[in-house]
Amino acid sequence: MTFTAAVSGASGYAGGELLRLLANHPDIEVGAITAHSNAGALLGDLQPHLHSLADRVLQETTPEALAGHDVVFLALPHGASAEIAAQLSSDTLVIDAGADHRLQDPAAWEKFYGSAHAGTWPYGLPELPGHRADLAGARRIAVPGCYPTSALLALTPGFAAGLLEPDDVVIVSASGTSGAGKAAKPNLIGSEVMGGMSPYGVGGGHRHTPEMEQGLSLAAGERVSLSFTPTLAPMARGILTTATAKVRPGVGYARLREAWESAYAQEPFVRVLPEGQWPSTKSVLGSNYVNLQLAFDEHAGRVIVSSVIDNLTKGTAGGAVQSMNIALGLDETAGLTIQGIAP
Ligand SMILES: NC(=O)C1=CN([C@@H]2O[C@H](COP(=O)(O)OP(=O)(O)OC[C@H]3O[C@@H](n4cnc5c(N)ncnc54)[C@H](OP(=O)(O)O)[C@@H]3O)[C@@H](O)[C@H]2O)C=CC1
Ligand SMILES: CC(=O)N[C@@H](CCC(=O)OP(=O)(O)O)C(=O)O
Repeated sequence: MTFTAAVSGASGYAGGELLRLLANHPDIEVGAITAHSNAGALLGDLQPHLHSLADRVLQETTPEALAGHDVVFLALPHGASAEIAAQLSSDTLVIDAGADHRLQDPAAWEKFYGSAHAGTWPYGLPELPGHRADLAGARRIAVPGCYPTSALLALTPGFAAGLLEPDDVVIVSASGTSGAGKAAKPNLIGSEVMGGMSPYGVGGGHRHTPEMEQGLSLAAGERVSLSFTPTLAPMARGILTTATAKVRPGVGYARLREAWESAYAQEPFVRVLPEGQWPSTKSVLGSNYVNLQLAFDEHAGRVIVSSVIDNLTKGTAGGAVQSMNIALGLDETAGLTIQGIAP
């Protein structure tokens, strides 16, 4: 059986990556593709890498244009997707790449996004404990933010196994510029980004902090608080996250390693690298894979985990397609086994 899928935000980075994956998906036929200021344009003029869809015309993003498909992907700015989603049939599988339906706590939503909370949907990170069951048969899915994908996959095994202290967690990430979207911004022009790196959202100000705390608290069964600092790196795509947490008394390297290896032993897209190898963003670019490595800093009593993802693939579109596969009862890896493109 073939399912039809509409993609909104198809002129943007997340929408373009969704189309790249869906065009190669054995069970999906790409239906309507929509945009906003670029409505009426040819996809080939905006996303020249999408050869098989180059002749398609972008429609205006309306509920009518998106209706009549089995699956609708929303790859829109925060706040835009909730309004559209509310007008789509409850029988349609709606997958939101934006943040509108990720947070459970309305107060956290209002604090970090400044608008009314639109409600919470099943969270599209199947590797987290219990999440795969929530996604099976779901008709609404919230795709995680790209930084939370990398951070939650880095630390969840330790919290789920009760090995880590909940109040001393530090996460630092470096992201490629595509994480900021395709719209022109002065801080993203080449001369600003190339040749240097700079943090932003420092001091708890980044909106992904509550999303990470939510996921780790669910895994730990108690409130986890953390400090998160993102950094803009001079590359187009990819995220390197380094996450550290204090380990509980008596926990050593062997126990930590066993927790991470057993958590991911059956996961098709998460690889705990052999000891001694540290992950590089290059090795996952264009793929849905997550590579990670851990160490125990005995001096500081901390576990250190480095994870890498492609922000547009596992961090957005790949995670969305993986969640779609589960919701529709397809092979979870369908359309996603493409390898990375390094170097
Ligand atoms: N980039 C990334 O790595 C990640 C992105 N996401 C999320 O995915 C979503 C899309 O991000 P991204 O692709 O990077 O952003 P882009 O800026 O690259 O694309 C935004 C898309 O939304 C459309 N759009 C803009 N304003 C409106 C509006 N008012 N109503 C309807 N459509 C509109 C644009 O159309 P047009 O060009 O025609 O104006 C474009 O197609 C965001 O919610 C983002 O947070 C999530 C994880 C990672
Ligand atoms: C480099 C960069 O700017 N990254 C984006 C995060 C992208 C992402 O995952 O975001 P959403 O929560 O918006 O879906 C940022 O820090 O705002």
